[in-house]
Amino acid sequence: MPAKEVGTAKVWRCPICTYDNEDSMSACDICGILRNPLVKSNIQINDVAAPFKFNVPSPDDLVSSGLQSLKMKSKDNQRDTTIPVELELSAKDQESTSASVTRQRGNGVNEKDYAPTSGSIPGMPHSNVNTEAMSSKTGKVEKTIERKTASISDFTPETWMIPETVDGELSQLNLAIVGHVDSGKSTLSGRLLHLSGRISQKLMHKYEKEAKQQGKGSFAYAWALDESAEERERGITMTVGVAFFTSKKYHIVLLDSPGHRDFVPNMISGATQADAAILVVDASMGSFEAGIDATGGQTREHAQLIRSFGVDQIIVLVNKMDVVGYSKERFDFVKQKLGTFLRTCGFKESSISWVPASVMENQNLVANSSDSRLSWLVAAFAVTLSLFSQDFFASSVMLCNLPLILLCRYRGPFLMDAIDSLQLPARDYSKPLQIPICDVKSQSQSQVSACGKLETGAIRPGLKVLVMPSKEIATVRSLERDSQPCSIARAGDNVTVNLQGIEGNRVTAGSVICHPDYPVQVASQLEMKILVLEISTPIVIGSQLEFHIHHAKEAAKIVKILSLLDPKTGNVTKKSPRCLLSKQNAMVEVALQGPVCVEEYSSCRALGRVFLRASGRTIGLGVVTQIIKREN
Ligand SMILES: Nc1nc2c(ncn2[C@@H]2O[C@H](COP(=O)(O)OP(=O)(O)OP(=O)(O)O)[C@@H](O)[C@H]2O)c(=O)[nH]1
Repeated sequence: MPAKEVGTAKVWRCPICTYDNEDSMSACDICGILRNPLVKSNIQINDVAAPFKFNVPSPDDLVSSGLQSLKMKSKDNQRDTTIPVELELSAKDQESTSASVTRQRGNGVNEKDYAPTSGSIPGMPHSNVNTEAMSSKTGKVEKTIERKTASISDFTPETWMIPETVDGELSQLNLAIVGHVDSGKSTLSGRLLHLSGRISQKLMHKYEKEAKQQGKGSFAYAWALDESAEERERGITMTVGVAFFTSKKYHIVLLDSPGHRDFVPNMISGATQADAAILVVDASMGSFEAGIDATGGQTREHAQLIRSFGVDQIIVLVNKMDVVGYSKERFDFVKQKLGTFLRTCGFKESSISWVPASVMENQNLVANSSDSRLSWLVAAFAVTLSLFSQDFFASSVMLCNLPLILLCRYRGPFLMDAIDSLQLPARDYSKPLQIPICDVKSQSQSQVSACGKLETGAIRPGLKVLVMPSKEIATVRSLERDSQPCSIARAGDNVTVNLQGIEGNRVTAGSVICHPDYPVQVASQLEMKILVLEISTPIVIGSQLEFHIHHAKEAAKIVKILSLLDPKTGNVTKKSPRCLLSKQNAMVEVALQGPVCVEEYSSCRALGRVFLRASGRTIGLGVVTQIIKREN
C-alpha cells in the first residue's frame, strides 16, 4: 500500500475501512488489517493496533478485532459499494447494521462538480437536501437538513483546507493538564503563563494580593485559571480553564482540568480535546498514594480516561518535590509505581516523560533546576561532607569529585523541553468539517460564539455550516484563535467560531458544527463495545448511567447485554449474560434519554468514544459500534 501526502503527513489509506494511517503503521490503526498482507510478517493481526489496554484488550482493541472480521467480509463491497455490506452478514447483523450501511455510498459529489443553483449554499457544495418549511406552531421558516448519504471517502477538500508548511510558523498543540485534586495543576498553568509572559508582573501582584487577603496566598498562580468566586473560595478548579502560550515549537492551548472527583465530567469535556497531556502528581507522602488508590484516586482515573481519549504521549510532572526534600528515592518510587500502572493503561514506555519539579519553587519548569537538591548525588555528598565540616580533607574530596558530582546531576528534561519533544498527532484536514462544541461563550439575537477543537476539516469566515442536532444552517462571521482574529482554522485548532443567522438556544455544548452535506449522525440508541472498570455493583439490564461523548452528556439505560467477549480475541464467550462485572469486556446496547451527536468509532474516533459513569465514578469505557436508533 503506497503512502500519499495528506497535508504535511505521509499516510496510507486502509483499503478496508478507508482510515488514513500514518506511514509508520504496518497495520491499520482502526481495523487492524495489515498494510502489505503478502509481505511475510511475524505480527499477528491481534497484536497490532492496540492503543489501549488494561492488561487485556481495550474497547479499541476489541473494536479492531470485531471490525476486522466484519470488514474482511465486506472487502469486496468496498470496491463496489453498491453492494450493501449487510448481504454478507448474518440475519441478526443485518438487522442491527442497517442504520450504518445506508451511509456506504450516496450522491457524494466533489465541491467543484456542483453548479450553484437557487437554494444552494454559497461557499459549500450545493445541497439537495436542504429544505425550508413553515412551522405550523411558530409560523417561522425552519431550516432543516436531512442526512445526505454521501460517503466521507468521496469528499475532496479544497486547496485552502490543506495547510502549506511555512517555515517558522508554529503549530497548535492541545495540552491537557490532568491529575488528582490539589496536585498543583492550576498553579502550574498560572506559573507557565507567568513565565512565558502571558501574565504581566502587575497582574501577578494583583493575584498575590487578593489571594493573601482571602487567606489563600498559596493559590495566587492558580487564580489566573480559577476565575470564578466559588473556585477561588473553595481553592479547587470546577470548570476547564483554557489558556494559551507559546513554546519554542508550539502554540500551546492549555486545558487545565478539575481534579476533584465531583467534576470529572468537566474534565472529560476539556481533556477530550487533548493531543497530549501533562499528568501532575503530588510527590508528598500520602498524597501520591491517595491519587493512585484503586478506589477513587483521580491520578488513576484521569490516566485511564486520557489514554482512552486516544492520547498516547504523556508527561508525568512529579510535583511538590520541595515537600520531600527533592528526594531521588521518592521520585524513583513514584516513577516505578505509576509507570507500572501507566503501562497497563496502554502508554508505551517511550511515550512517557518523567519530570521531577516544584511548581511552587519554580524548579525544572522552563530551565534545568538550579536547586542543588535536585542534583541528587550532590545532596548525598553534602550529607557526607557535613559530617566532616571544616575538615580540609573533606573539602579536597569534594573538589576532586566535582566533575563526578556534576556528571551525576539530574539530567532529564525540564518541563518545557519535554513539551517541545511532544509530536503533533496526524490531523484529518481532508475530511469534511466537524467541530464538537465545548462551550458557548456568548449569545445574542441571531449571533452565537461557540468554542471547540476542529476534529476534522477546515473552516473560514463566510462559510455556511450546519449545526447539529438542531439542524440549523448558520454563516461563519469570524474566527478567533487565542482571542485574535484568524482567517482559517484547520483540524487540530482550538477556536472560537462566531456564527450569525442562528438563535443562541440552537447551539449548546455537545452540538457539532459540520459540513452541510456531511451532517454528523444524531442518535438515541447505540450498540457499544465496552470495558468495565472497577465496579462494586454489577451492571445489569436497566442500570442507569451517565453517558459521556465528546462534550455531550445524557442520561442512559442499559437495554441489552448482548454478549461477553474474550479479552484476547474479541470473540463472543457468552451470549446474553445477566450482568457485567469489573474488567469484563462486553457488547451492550444503551438507550439515551435524549439524542446526541455521534459517529461510529470506525468513521470518527473523537465522536465515537464513550465514557460511562455512575455514582460519581467512571465505570466503563467504550466505543460506538452501531447506531441503532437514528434521530436525523
Ligand atoms: N509545596 C508545594 N505546594 C504546591 C506546589 N504546587 C502547588 N502547590 C500547592 O498545592 C495547592 C493546590 O494547588 P492547585 O494548583 O490549586 O491544585 P490543582 O491540582 O489545580 O487543584 P484542583 O484543580 O482543585 O484539582 C495550593 O495550595 C498550591 O499552592 C509545589 O510545587 N510545592
